[in-house]
Amino acid sequence: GLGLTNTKDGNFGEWYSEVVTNGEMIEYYEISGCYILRPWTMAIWEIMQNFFDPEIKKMNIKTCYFPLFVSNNVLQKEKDHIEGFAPEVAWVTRSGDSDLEVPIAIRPTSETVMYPYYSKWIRGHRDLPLKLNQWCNVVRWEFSNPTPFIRSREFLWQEGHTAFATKEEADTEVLEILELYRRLYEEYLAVPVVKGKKSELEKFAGGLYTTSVEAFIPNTGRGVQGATSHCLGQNFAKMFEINFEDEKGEKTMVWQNSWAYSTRTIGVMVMVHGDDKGLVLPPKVSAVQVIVIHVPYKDADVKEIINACSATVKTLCDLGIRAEADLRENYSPGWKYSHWEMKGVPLRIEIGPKDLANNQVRAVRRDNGEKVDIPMADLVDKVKGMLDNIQQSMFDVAKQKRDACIQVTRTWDEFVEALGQKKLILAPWCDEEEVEKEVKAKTKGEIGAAKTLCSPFDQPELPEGTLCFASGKPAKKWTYWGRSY
Ligand SMILES: O=C1CCCN[C@@H]1CCCn1cnc2ccccc2c1=O
Repeated sequence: GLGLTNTKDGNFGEWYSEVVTNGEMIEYYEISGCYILRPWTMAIWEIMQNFFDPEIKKMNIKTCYFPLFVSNNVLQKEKDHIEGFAPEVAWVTRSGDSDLEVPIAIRPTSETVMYPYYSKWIRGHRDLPLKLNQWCNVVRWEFSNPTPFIRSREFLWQEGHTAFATKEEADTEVLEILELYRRLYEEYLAVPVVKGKKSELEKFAGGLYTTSVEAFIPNTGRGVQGATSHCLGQNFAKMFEINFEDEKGEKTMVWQNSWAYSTRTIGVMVMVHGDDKGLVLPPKVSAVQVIVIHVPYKDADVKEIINACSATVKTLCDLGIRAEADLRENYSPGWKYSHWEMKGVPLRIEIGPKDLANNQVRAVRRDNGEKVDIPMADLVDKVKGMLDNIQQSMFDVAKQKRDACIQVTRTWDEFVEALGQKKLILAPWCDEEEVEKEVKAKTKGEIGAAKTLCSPFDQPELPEGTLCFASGKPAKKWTYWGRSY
């Protein structure tokens, strides 16, 4: 039948898999960890891209495209950080029935692909800043349980790679990009995120520091890294000899950033907003914002009703609202209601003989099921208002739910208890890596260990004498902890 066989609270993993499939976002593919992204997904991806790309273009970041393939020696160049990732690198070893002389890697990320050419292109300070971004796929042959959008062996992302003459310029851009990521989540996906800095242990090992937007899934009590913006310092400049002659003729290494968001964003949105009837899409990112359905009645003039539906769609489309009509004869209104609810369309408009007679339509909100009768004359204003209200309300509800999961803990016992209650933990920490490793070791279990998610830029008051929840040493910063994806 049309309905889901799993509930969100009953079996989250199965529920999620059903929702992305029945919502026609994903089709499972014959190769494990790979998924088919159907139009319902790509429409969301494109809407996000149509926000993000113009924003980075305003920052004079240009689009490029580098090859998918990475030579072995250049990949090994950044040995210190690559070793941790080596098992995830996919290799091409043959073409046709003959082996390749030297295996070629498929890009898991493009630092090593791009930076030899950054070295070639950057000579003088007039070549700076060099700011490029590419929209592409990357491959990471992970073995931990694959999850559509959240953890897949191939995914789509944008990766920005920028080089500056000074650290100040790099530091500034890191935060400008992070703000765009916050806007993507909070203004488009209606998902609340925390901006913060990763710990030394959790940061990108090849960089200087990592900032991120962190989301949280109340149902599983897991944090999820939403997007990252790294300052690489001069580490890669040193490795790849990317330097320039400054005004004084001194040879200086560039300061670099790299930053990305991926199709993981879409999975986070599904997990946060979905319910037991399927997807619930924020209007801003839904391919169809309003679906108009005719309700035929035994001897009523169905043609007149259908005409009213088509006219309603046209009126809404003419004002920039993404509206469609489902006038299929061979499906009942009830079937259509379930179908479009499963796909998460934010607003349904029903038009039957009674509505026609009263010169009104019946609007039904997907997020909270509220039904409203709207006079035809007020249609556009009311619908625009409802869509804006749905967008804001979805964010507010998600934020309220996320905030309800936040638990401040000051002792180890409180921490362990909160972890068991699937909380997003905010705790004072001494900022010592050994302590972080110990927390990981002590909380290790079937469902994963607790880790630091980020230290929020927006730090609560840390009174003198506050002690670290884990070590009892003087606390240095408030940090979010939790299990994660
Ligand atoms: O996050 C970003 C933002 C975009 C550009 N890359 C950085 C850092 C990527 C870190 N990373 C992540 N998985 C990997 C997997 C295999 C090899 C290398 C890597 C690797 O370097």
